[in-house]
Amino acid sequence: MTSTEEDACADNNCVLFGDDALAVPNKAAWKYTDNENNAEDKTNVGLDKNTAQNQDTIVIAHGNIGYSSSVSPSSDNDVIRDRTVKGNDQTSGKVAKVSNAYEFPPLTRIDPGTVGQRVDVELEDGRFFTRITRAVGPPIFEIPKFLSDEECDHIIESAKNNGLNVSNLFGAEIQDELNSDIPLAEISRVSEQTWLQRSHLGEDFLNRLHKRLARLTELDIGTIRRSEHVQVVSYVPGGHYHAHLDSIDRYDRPCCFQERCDDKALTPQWADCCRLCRYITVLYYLNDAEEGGETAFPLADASDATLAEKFENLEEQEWYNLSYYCYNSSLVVKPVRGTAIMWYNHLKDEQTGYLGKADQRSQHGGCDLIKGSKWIANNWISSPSSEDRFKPSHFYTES
Ligand SMILES: O=C(O)CCC(=O)C(=O)O
Ligand SMILES: [Fe+2]
Repeated sequence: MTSTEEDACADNNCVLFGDDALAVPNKAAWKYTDNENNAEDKTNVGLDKNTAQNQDTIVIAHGNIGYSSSVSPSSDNDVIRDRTVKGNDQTSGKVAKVSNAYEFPPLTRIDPGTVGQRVDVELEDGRFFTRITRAVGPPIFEIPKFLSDEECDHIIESAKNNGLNVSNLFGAEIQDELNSDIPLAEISRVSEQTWLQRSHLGEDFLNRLHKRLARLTELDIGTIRRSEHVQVVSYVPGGHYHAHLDSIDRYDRPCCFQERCDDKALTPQWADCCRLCRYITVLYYLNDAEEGGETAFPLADASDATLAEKFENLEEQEWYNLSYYCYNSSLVVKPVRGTAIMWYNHLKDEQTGYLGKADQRSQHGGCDLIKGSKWIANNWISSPSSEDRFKPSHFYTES
């Protein structure tokens, strides 16, 4: 082995394999799990140099030198996602998964300029859309005609076909509250919702939407694809969603949206133990609400002093109760079919370039619908913190 190869291994980009140094990009990100989902301490996992080109046979080197085993996929279905391969570990005989996760690139953030600023952006080749700044802290943009009438109808129809359920809030039994004599205005969320995956919306539809979103957010297409599925929400008169954050800092949770929690006992309320890490919300209005149903941002562009005041004696102020205080909000957006609004739920961590703290000024919600119906869809763009940037996304599973 040459000293160059030794140097290459020293910077963590290769695996010593006998006398050979195998080039392994992002070696730290390789992970080996057996069929019982135990992560094993086989840190030297890499591509077989003979098959490195097509990346479908994985070599597991047990220690720096010595023996190896390989995991080869038995069918195309065993190449799962994010360069994960499932197959038989020829040494242990176990079914194993070996993955070198996708690496999320650092975040971009669009400069909002000043309130009212209009910028024409080419979101499809030759097709320009207007991006209007509605707030700067956090940046909140409105994009009229982001979806065509046909696209809005397609999303509504897909949601109806899939069936909607009473929207829940983690930790709150909304259905019990709806069955009780608590006034509707005191219930934080009154709506129905469903999740639409690739199979519901269709491959072509989603690919086109993802490309438009990548251009709108100026994030790479991989980040968009690895984000959450589309959530459709429907309100009838009296329906609303009091002000909330779409994503919160929960540093007791060990990871961002990307991995599932294996220990359900520790997380009785949640299917996942990761926090949500929704960097951006893109909300689409799928129809015109006849009356009411605005989206309100009570703290948009609030000064530091106002922000501090708003959280003093919260129970007395109740600004978050949009059934009562919708029109006290600093920004109120009227639902217009096809319009998208987009905002940042988190700051960007300037040191790492990845997800920073949740931004309280992104508090928002849906005001009471007075007349007609209101259909919206949420497209949450998930992004990891710097430590989580190599982890595969558990939303990127469906082919
Ligand atoms: O209905 C709206 O306008 C807001 C909905 C919302 O904030 C949500 O679904 O998270
Ligand atoms: Fe929300």
